[in-house]
Amino acid sequence: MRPLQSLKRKLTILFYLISLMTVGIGIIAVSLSQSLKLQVDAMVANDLAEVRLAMSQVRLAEQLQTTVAKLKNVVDDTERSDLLRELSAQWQQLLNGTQKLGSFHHSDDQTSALGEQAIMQQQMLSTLARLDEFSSQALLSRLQVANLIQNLNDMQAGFVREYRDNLGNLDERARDAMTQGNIPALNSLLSDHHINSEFLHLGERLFATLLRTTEHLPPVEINSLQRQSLRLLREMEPLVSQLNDRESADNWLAQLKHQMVGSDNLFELSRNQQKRRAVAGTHFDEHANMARQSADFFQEEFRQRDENIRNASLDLKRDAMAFLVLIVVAGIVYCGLIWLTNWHFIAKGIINPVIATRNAMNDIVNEKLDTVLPKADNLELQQMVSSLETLKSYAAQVKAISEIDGLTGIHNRRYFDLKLDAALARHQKEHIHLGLIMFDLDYFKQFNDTYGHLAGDQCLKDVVNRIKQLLPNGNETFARYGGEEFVLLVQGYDWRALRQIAEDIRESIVTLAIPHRQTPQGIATLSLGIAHLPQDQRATAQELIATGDTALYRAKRRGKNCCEFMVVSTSYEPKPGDPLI
Ligand SMILES: Nc1nc2c(ncn2[C@@H]2O[C@H](COP(=O)(O)OP(=O)(O)OP(=O)(O)O)[C@@H](O)[C@H]2O)c(=O)[nH]1
Repeated sequence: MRPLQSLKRKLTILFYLISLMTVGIGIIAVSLSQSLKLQVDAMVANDLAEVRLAMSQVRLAEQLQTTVAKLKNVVDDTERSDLLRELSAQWQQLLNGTQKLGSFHHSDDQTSALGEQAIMQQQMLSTLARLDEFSSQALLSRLQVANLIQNLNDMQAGFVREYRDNLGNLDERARDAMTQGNIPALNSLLSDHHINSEFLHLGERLFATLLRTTEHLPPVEINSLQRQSLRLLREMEPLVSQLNDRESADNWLAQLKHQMVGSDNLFELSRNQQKRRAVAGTHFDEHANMARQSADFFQEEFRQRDENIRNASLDLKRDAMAFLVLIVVAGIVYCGLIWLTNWHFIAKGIINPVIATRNAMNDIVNEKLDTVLPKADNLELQQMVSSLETLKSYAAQVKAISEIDGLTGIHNRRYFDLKLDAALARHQKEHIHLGLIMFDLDYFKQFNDTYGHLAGDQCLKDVVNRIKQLLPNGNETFARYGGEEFVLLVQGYDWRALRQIAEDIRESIVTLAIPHRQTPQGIATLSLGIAHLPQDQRATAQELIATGDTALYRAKRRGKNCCEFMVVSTSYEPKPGDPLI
């Protein structure tokens, strides 16, 4: 059997258990909320900062593309220098942003991709000096060509004006010759007009061919234009000798030839411009491509980080839900423990056993000594129950002592009175016969006087022992009523059986033959009074005892050593066969 444990110890353990549980739940709740807070902080501090940075990198890369595009078409050297500085600052800013983005915690793949971006941006920064040089040369060539073209435009305007004026003069003079009818002069003027017109036409075609170099044609076409120009120039040369103003025409052709075949002729410059433009353009394209690639890269970075934030917020939601579930489960376990404390330890372990113990104590106080004492599963209450057991045993002993006659060992009058009340109650309820036989020894004073009190005591004991042997079934109450007077209470016997019992008792004492010199018979005898309470009759205890007493008195008066029968209550109507009162 398991040894009993102290309730105090159990409650102390439970208290510590609940306290531990409370502290445990508290620690879990605090650490979970702290972890949630850290996740939120990390999201705000890292992820959101990364998203913002990736977004600003995208914008920066787009601005770089715009700057490169502007640089490609710049026509002013100051503006070119400003744009180059701006380009350098933008690449540097993009590089700084890339390095900062790399400082955040990433996967190996992301870190290596950001490293490649940084290397590429550093390369772009290192090529800026060459870009400066090439763009400067391209711009210089462009300006040179532009100057030549400007001169050419001015020349073209002067040429056209001069020869149109010439043609106008010739027209006027031809009209005068025609008016005067000077046919030879008219013919000469018409011939001059034709030559001038031809010269003007070829000159205009030549200027137009030269000016086509502004169209940024490839070198092959520039060569072709150069050949066409030279052809037109050669076609114009023979006409010079036929023109009136040969000096001016030679001058125009010399100027034009200088543009076409000199050291810095228009075609050479155009070809140079194209080459430098192409070289610078390659570098610009490289920067533009890299800027576009950076924009795409950081756009992807932005998308990934945005997705990370969305995943992190989903994780947060899941964690928050898990936190809630944990708190609810902990709350249920906590309530369960509190319920267990109340029910198992307080209600079942303390209150119920205390109530059962109190009921048992009440039973003992009310002399119900057959009450079953409660069982307790803790040390303190078990000790209480054990003490109560001892008390119950003492109470039983006291009760026995208080109900037993010390001399004869049979019940005393106190006990008899209790039993008489119970028997009357049963009689009323179940309508059974109730009989009371009162008897005492005849001439007992003389017996004491003759044989002494000790012999008198022994005589009483012998008489009691003899009568006990006669009792029909043990359900009777046999008591010493007082002095040498006894009483026997029997239930369920009619008047005949009652009389028979009384007669048997009387005879048994005669048979016992206790010597008594002072009686007529020479032996101790009994006188008996029988009181019968029929089934349908009602009476009090006093009436029943008084009737028994009267019957005994009558037996004494009749001469002793006899039985007298009486029915309780004077209003009783005897039935045929009933004994005479
Ligand atoms: N030895 C002894 N005598 C007792 C005891 N109790 C009562 N007596 C005696 O019993 C006697 C009763 O005397 P009485 O009442 O005159 O009765 P009696 O002498 O028997 O007379 P009758 O009943 O009329 O025959 C008294 O002398 C008591 O002292 C007892 O416990 N022991």
